[in-house]
Amino acid sequence: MSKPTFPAASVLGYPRIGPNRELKKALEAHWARKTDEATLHAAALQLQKANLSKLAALGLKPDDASLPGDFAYYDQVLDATLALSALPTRFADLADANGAIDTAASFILARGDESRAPLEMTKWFDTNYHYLVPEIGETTPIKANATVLVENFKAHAANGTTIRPTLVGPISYLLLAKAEDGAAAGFDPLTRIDEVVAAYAQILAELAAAGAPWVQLDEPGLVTDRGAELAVPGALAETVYTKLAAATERPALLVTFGYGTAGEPTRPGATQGLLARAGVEAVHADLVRGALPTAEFLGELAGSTLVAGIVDSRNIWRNNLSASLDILKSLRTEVEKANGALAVGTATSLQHVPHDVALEANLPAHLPEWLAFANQKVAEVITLAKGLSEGESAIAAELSAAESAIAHRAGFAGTTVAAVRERLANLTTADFSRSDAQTRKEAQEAALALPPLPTTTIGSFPQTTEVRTARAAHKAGTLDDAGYEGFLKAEITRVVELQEKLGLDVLVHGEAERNDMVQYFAENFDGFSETENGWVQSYGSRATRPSILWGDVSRPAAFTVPWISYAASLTNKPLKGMLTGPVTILAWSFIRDDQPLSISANQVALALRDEIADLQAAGIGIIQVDEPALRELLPLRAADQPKYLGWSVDSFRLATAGAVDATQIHTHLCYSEFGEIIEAIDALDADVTSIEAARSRMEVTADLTSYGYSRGIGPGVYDIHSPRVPSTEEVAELIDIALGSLDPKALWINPDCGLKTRGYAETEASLANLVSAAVAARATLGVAV
Ligand code: MET
Ligand SMILES: [Zn+2]
Repeated sequence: MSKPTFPAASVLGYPRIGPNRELKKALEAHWARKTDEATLHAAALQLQKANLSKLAALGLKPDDASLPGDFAYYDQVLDATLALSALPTRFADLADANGAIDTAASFILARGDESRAPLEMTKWFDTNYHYLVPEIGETTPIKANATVLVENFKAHAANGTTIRPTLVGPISYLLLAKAEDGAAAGFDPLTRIDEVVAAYAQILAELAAAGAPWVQLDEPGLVTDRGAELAVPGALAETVYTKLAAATERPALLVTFGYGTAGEPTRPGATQGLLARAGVEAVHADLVRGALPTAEFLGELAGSTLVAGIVDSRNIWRNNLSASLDILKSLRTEVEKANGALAVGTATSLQHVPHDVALEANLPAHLPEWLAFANQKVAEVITLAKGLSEGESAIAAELSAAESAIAHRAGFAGTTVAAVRERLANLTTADFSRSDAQTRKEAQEAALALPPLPTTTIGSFPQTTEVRTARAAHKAGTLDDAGYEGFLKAEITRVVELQEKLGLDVLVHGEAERNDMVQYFAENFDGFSETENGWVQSYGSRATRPSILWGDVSRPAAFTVPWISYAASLTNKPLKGMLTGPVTILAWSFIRDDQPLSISANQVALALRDEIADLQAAGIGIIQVDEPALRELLPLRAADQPKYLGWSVDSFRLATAGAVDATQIHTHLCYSEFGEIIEAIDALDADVTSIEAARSRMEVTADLTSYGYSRGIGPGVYDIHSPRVPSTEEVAELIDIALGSLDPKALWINPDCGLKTRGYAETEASLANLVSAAVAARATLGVAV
């Protein structure tokens, strides 16, 4: 029997947040108890219908499973947890008599309640999307619950739309899980695979019974090193999909592999061939981040469809259609030799890009035609599929429009700026190094005269409604420059006075002028632009608006100096200037696809180096360069990591190495497990590193010390993610733990991260306790320091 052919054009998924952040608004109104659950469900259904009709209007067929059914209220991994009824023990009481979890209960898993912490949230592969980590132990229930998926399929079918239900695949689900607290040491969630596969088989059967012709299972876990071990012949991927394919009552299966090359990197296409032979009807390959499947493996397609993920879904650039078409045509030749078919798709779900360029009225004139957001990308997929089936002449207009936009972009004045290029070309190794740490330390001690265990904060102070209102009014033009400056100065004065009152040793200006630690820099650098509606879901109801890096970067004028030096003028204590580092600026922006990221990083570094020189000239003796995203961009494969760490560390050093010995350079890291990048943290060569540590109870301090890190370190002594005020005793305890592995002369006392999401009441109380714990610890150390 021949296999059904997958639709010629499709996308792996679509943004869920809504063009006007409808999902955010519906969720937050419901959580604030302003709407009931029926209203929330109705809003979600309406948003899905609007998205699906948009996709159909763009040209995806509504009746052949071309349309992705990937809606999630909060997160696609949470939805898989719900479909498996896989409730960790601490949430067990939320299950109904069948073990199932309803919407209200699912929000408790996502957000916690008075008595329990939510599921942990962590980065989805190397993206800025965060998923809720499944917690699987030996006895966590695993029981199919297809109701939500089936009801959703039926609701759209009743509307004449055949969606393709989409679920995280069984192997990736368990790879993304962590062992539930209380599981035996070393317990591996993957040991539960047989039960998970049985549940998936049942879900597939129920979807088939409801009439779903295709279901999509996402297996991005197989693009990692661990996944590669599972994707060799005879290993888990083959067993699992042989089992799933063997079921008689099931829809046809599309298995996708976004975010890289599935399986062994040197054998691109091998995993797809393996699954096709196991009986899977359609297999996907990411042709943007992943390698092109080779003819050898395409020959093993066994009559399946290869869905070519040729349209980039992680970035916002217009596709080079003629180059893509050439690739697709050669792939098709190989695929057809194996009796397979070729379909066109995206590299991953489009959830990582904003909805529509047409919603941007205020981009600089040159930019819109270079860009493709989700809707433009859908059109590109459809165009490529049409070109493939009907020939180039059928898409002649689209090919020439893409070609002229790409030529315009390449030749545009700001794309390549001679002065920036020249500055980069003339760099020497000396530009990346400061003098030795000991010399710097002596110069800084003389200049700063700090007490032992100096106390400080990470930079931002609470962003109150007044701050946000004033910034918005200034942007809208209803508050003039003078009025805004007066407002900010008053805010800075308040923050400095508060820090004096609390007795902190190194003060900050509070960052009230910054809407966002990256966007503020993008706004002040040439080469970046900002969108108005370019929202991308970060987690749950939260969305960010990444800036677009499109040209060579430079800094026209000093921009942080006026605020920071104003703050410094108000105090006799040292005032620490705050900047965002090159890697973080790039990680949280849409980046250029026409040059290596390392080059952009050095351009941003030079712009920051100019700002640091100006801060220093204005008398600022301590400058912090934040790199919270250093770990985030770490490549998924170990083999690719050293190169990344090399250029990312270099860019930090280039930004900071212009500082004189007496200027103390700090960095700040958060959001991650640092174990894998300790060596890189040391290589940043910052004089002081503040690092998130409270939740792991100072684990990183011991790791850094045993690595040989010997400069200043400020492990966070309290978690700023909740309004809870830590007691002096708690802070003292963490200081004690840190002192257990550290030279007391190296230890700084600070919170885990910035305070901008906190309120003033808890901030004041927490910082007061931080200071008293530090003062007490200092007394205990006595003259020993
Ligand atoms: C996510 S890291 C934040 C660092 C920044 N300086 C702040 O205090 O907000
Ligand atoms: Zn932070």
